[in-house]
Amino acid sequence: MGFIVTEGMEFISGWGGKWPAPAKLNLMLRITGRREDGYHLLQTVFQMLDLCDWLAFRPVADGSVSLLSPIPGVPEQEDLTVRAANLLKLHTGCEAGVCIEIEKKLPMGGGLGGGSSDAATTLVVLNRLWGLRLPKQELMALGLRLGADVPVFVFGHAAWGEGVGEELQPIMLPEQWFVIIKPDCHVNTKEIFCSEGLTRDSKVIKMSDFLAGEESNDCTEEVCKMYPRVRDAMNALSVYAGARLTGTGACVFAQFPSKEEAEVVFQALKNEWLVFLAKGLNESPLYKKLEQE
Ligand SMILES: C[C@@](CO)(OP(=O)(O)O)[C@H](O)COP(=O)(O)OP(=O)(O)OC[C@H]1O[C@@H](n2ccc(N)nc2=O)[C@H](O)[C@@H]1O
Ligand SMILES: Nc1ncnc2c1ncn2[C@@H]1O[C@H](COP(=O)(O)OP(=O)(O)O)[C@@H](O)[C@H]1O
Repeated sequence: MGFIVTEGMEFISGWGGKWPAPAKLNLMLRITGRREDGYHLLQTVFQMLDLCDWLAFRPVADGSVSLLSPIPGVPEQEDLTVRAANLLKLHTGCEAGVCIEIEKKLPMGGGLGGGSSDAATTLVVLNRLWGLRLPKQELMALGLRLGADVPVFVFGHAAWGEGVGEELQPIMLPEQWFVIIKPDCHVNTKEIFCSEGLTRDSKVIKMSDFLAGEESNDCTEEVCKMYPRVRDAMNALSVYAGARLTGTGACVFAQFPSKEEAEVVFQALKNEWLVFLAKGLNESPLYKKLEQE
């Protein structure tokens, strides 16, 4: 069941070839309060991974936005890539159209931010393809309307995040290797944020506290209580290294200084769990590719 990151396969010949939509991990997640609209105030650290969905964009003449093959279980018009493209059209009055192909590699509902990253890649690439020239800050604000995790992928760099995750400062982190287990359950983000027992009053800390080792995730206890398979995955990974939850789960991860050390753990777990081996990145591969265009 293991999954080693490989390059995406060639598929449709869209504009610029295929574009990466990287996963993220929350290396820490503190809930420090709640806004009047119910959204939670967070302190978090995002790092991208070299594990990506791949998207292709083919211009179409009739002004429509469509998917070549919708993701099973996600209606076409609700897909975050379609919503991102339509939002960009509405915001700018752009009359161009696009057909989008998604090569889905990231597990859904795992806290790796795949849907949000797909949306961000769509905003960034269509901004270029359609010649819209919106500044990054404006794209991030548009992205926030699609989900709290979208801005960091538009930002495109490892980040210290506050607010609901949209107040971002770049951070340089060691680019370590991660073993990530995706337990066979789908954690509902909203359900976790609504749960009574959730810690919502963590002390506000500084970036230096995180760098000194403060790496907790305030959702861990509630998620493990509500989803026993997440607890099982934490226990399985804890045999080898410190296991942490990303976002509201369901994925749990452990970090290793070298690929070799991570590989040993990956091999030990891969028969029993859906497990990924990935490298942490400070710079999003999306912007690396954009620079090459
Ligand atoms: C917790 C985080 C941390 O990175 O990640 P995930 O575990 O989802 O990846 C994110 O903030 C999730 O972002 P995202 O997955 O985009 O969530 P959204 O669609 O914006 O929100 C889903 C629901 O969660 C609640 N929500 C979300 C974010 C937040 N800061 N406070 C909240 O209370 C709201 O009830 C909202 O309706
Ligand atoms: N392009 C997309 N990829 C993944 N999920 C999508 C997409 N568009 C809409 N969704 C919806 O968003 C939900 C959350 O997806 P995802 O970002 O993968 O999880 P998470 O936020 O936990 O990392 C999915 O269960 C799905 O219903």
